[in-house]
Parts: sequence; structure tokens; C-alpha cells
Amino acid sequence: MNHRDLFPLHGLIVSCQALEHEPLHGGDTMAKMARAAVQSGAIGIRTNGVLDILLIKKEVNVPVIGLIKRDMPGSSVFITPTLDEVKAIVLAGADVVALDVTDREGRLDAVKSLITCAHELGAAVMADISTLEEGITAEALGVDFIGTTLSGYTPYSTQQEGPDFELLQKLCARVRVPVIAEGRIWTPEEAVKALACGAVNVVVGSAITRPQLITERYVRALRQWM
Ligand SMILES: CC(=O)N[C@H](C=O)[C@@H](O)[C@H](O)[C@H](O)COP(=O)(O)O
Repeated sequence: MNHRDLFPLHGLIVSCQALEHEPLHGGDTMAKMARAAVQSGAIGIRTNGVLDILLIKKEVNVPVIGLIKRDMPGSSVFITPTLDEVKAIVLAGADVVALDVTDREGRLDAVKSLITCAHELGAAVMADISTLEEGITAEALGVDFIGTTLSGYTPYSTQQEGPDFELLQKLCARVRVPVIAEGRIWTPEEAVKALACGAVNVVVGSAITRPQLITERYVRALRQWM
């Protein structure tokens, strides 16, 4: 199967992630989140860490995008930075490896070998980028999907509260690699707008799987009336 056919067109991918400091971290919570998402029609899951990848692969029968978030000494790169993580993600059963393909610290040469490694191990690669230029570079590097994941999370990318539709639109018009919309999508209307911009699929995380952030939005809204 061509990697690009992994996900049915225009479907929802749910990101099920809870970092160590988050209340839902640990146990099989993310696997249950994934089951709930798939039960309701999600066509893929995105998740962080070997354990959650393993448990989610056991729990659901849809492709999984795996990543490992890691702080690097002296570096701001945090999504799957080294070969060890790529290997661990594929070994745990992920179908797609999500990689940081931002242009920070001139590490694109290193990224090239991460992509080659994932492909040799039989996995697809999703490039998490933050600008149009990074998307164009990612395409040249031979990735299978490009995600707008990191827009707003590098100091030089557009900083905004909502999804970066402008980047999405420009990227979809410019590259041939399928573009996945990801980052700060909170409503079904925004998800539909992402498809209208040309995205092949939409990743929604916090709005579905981070109850502390969902609660915070309600509390903030109600406070205005207190
Ligand atoms: C920037 C970063 O670390 N993004 C992470 C990437 O995997 C996740 O924390 C996000 O939840 C995911 O991208 C989905 O986005 P949102 O939760 O906004 O729907």
C-alpha cells in the first residue's frame, strides 16, 4: 500500500496525548481515549511515547502516527529528535513517524537520516512544520505527509490563538505531498474549513482529549460574567 493511502480522505485523526505533568498521563487512559475516538469515527490516532503507541495499537485497528517528545540538551527540538526515537516508535508499531522538520539549529541533514531510517523500517513519515518554507523543504526531503503542527510553536512562525489557515492554504497550493491540518483546531467548523483549504485530513487533539484545557475554556468564558 502506498503510504499516502493510509488514511481515508477527509477523515478525522484524533491526537491522544498526555505528557507527564498532565492529569491524564499514565496507565491505559490514552488507549481508552483512542477507543472512544475510533468508536465515533476517527480514522487515525496520533500519540506520544512507546507505551501509548503499544497500548493504542492493541486497542484500535486504525493507523497510528507515533512521536516521542523529548527535551534535547541545549535544543528546542522536541518531536522525535534522534534515530533512537524513530526506531523505538516503529518497533512499538506506529504506521507513521512524526518528525520535527523545522529549520531550527540547522539540523536538516540529521532529519534526512531520520526519514531514511523510518522508510527503511517500513513506516511513513509525517513532517511537523511551522512555515511554508519548511513545508517545501519537507517535500524535497521525501516525506509522506506534511502537518501544520508546529505553526505558532517556533519563535519565527505566525503566533495566533486559532488554527493557521493561511499557512495551510499556501502549503496546499504549493506542495504535492498530502497536507494534514493540525494545531489549535477546536470546533467542527474549523475542521471543515481546514478541508476547504485543501487539507487531506484533520488532526484534533486538545479539544477532544485534554479535559483540563476544555474546562479552562469554559471557566474563562464564564468568568467574564462573574
Ligand atoms: C505543539 C505540540 O507540542 N503539539 C503536539 C504534537 O503532537 C500535541 O501536543 C498537540 O496536542 C497536537 O499537535 C494536536 O494539536 P491540538 O492539541 O492543538 O489540537
